[in-house]
Amino acid sequence: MYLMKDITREGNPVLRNQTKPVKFPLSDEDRELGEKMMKYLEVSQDPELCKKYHLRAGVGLAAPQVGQSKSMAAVLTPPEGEDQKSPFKAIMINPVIISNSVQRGALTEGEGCLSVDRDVPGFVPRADRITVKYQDLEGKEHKIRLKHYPAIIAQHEIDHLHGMLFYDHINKNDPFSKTEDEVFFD
Ligand SMILES: O=CN(O)CCNC(=O)c1cccc(Cl)c1Cl
Ligand code: NI
Repeated sequence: MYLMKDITREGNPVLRNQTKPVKFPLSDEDRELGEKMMKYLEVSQDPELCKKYHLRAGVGLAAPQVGQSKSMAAVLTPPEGEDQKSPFKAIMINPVIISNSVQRGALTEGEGCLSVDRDVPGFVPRADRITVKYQDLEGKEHKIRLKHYPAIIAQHEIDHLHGMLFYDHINKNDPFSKTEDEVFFD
C-alpha cells in the first residue's frame, strides 16, 4: 500500500516530465500500479485508516506522484461530495481530454496536491465540463462526459500526466481573479 513516504514531492523531475503511454495487455506491474493508486484513495478517504496510516486524503492520484512516468491515474470522488448523485470512480489509462466546454469552472477553495507540501492559494480555472477518452485495466475504451467536481479532478490528474501542477494555472497577478463566464463551486 502507498504511504506518504512513497509520494514524490515538488523538485522531483518526474513531476515535470511528460509520461509515456501504457501498453496493453497490461503487465502485472502496471495492473498493480493502477490498483495500488485506487487503494490509496480509498484508504485516504476512510477517516480511521487515513489517520492510522498518516495519509493526506485525496480524490485523485497520478502515476508520476508515485514515481512512475506512465500515463495512468486514479479518480475517486468522495461519496458525501456534492456529486453523490454521480460518484466517479475510475482507473484511467492513457486518458485524453477530447473536448472542453467554453464555460470555465473552479473550486472556490482552490486545489491542493499530495506532491505540493504547502498551501498555494488561488482559483485554478479549468473547463467546467470535459469529454475524456481512456482505457480501463482490461483495455476497454471508455468515452465519458464529466462536469463540475469530477471534471476538475480529472483535469488535475491528467495535468500530472503532462508534467503540470495545479498552481501553474493560478493567475500570478491576481490569484482570486474571477471572470464573468466562470462558475465557482465548493
Ligand atoms: O493529484 C492528486 N492529488 O495530488 C491528491 C491530493 N489532491 C486532491 O485530492 C485534490 C484536492 C483539491 C482539488 C483537487 Cl482537483 C484535487 Cl485532485
Ligand atoms: Ni495532485
